[in-house]
Amino acid sequence: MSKPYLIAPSILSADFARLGEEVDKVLAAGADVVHFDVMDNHYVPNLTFGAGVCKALKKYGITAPIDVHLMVSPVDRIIGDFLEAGADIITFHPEASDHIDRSLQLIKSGGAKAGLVFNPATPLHYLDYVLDKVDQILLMSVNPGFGGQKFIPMTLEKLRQTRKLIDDSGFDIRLEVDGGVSEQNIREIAEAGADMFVAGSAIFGKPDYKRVIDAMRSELSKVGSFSA
Ligand SMILES: O=C(CO)[C@H](O)[C@H](O)COP(=O)(O)O
Repeated sequence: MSKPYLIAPSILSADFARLGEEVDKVLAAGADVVHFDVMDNHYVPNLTFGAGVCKALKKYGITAPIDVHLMVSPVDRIIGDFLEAGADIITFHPEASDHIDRSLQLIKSGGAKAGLVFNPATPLHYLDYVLDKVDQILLMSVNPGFGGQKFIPMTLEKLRQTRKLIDDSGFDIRLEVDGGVSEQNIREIAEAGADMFVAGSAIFGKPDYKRVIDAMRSELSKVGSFSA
C-alpha cells in the first residue's frame, strides 16, 4: 500500500527561543508534520521539552499534525499529558513500556494515532502481537538522544524488512525513519521502504528551509525510476 511521502522536521534542531516562528516557517516551506522529540534524561541521556510546549504550539495556532516521539521511561504516565496537549501521533519505545498493549490502547483511546519506535539494535519482534494496533512504526537510524548524528547504514536493511512486514500484513501503517536523514540520502531511504522522514539538522541547520524541503521532494520524486 503506497502512501504519499511525509516530511517531518524535528524541532529538536530549531531555535527554541523562537519556536512558534520556526514551526510556522518550516510549515510554510512545505513540511507536512511537526516532529516533537521528548527526552527525559533517563531513557536517553538528554533532556528536551514536555507536553506544555506541545500545548503552547497548538495554542499558538499550529494546525499541522504534531508527531510526538517519546524517549521516556516509564511511558504511560506522560501519555495523558500529551493527549490533553493535542498531540496527533504518539510513539514510544516498546522496551521502555511495562505494558506495550496498554500503552497503545491509552494513546488510541485518547484519539491519537499510536506507534512503536525501534532503536537501530532493537528487534522487531515487539510487533508480533500488536501489529494490528499500530498506526505507525518509527525506525531510528541513529541511537536516540541527540540530533546531528550520522545515518547508520545497516538500518536500510531493517527498513526493507519492516516494509515487507507491513505489506504482508495488509495493515495501514506508516513507516517513519528518524536520524541523519538529508537531501543526500532520502531517496535511498525511501527506496528501502520509508514513507515518512524526520529531519532535524538537515533542515533547521540550513538557512533556507524551503530549498532543503524542495530538494528532498525532488529526490523522492525519483524513487522507483531507473538510474543510469
Ligand atoms: O530523535 C532524534 C534523536 O533521538 C532526532 O529526531 C533525530 O536524531 C533527528 O535529528 P537529525 O535529523 O539531526 O539526525
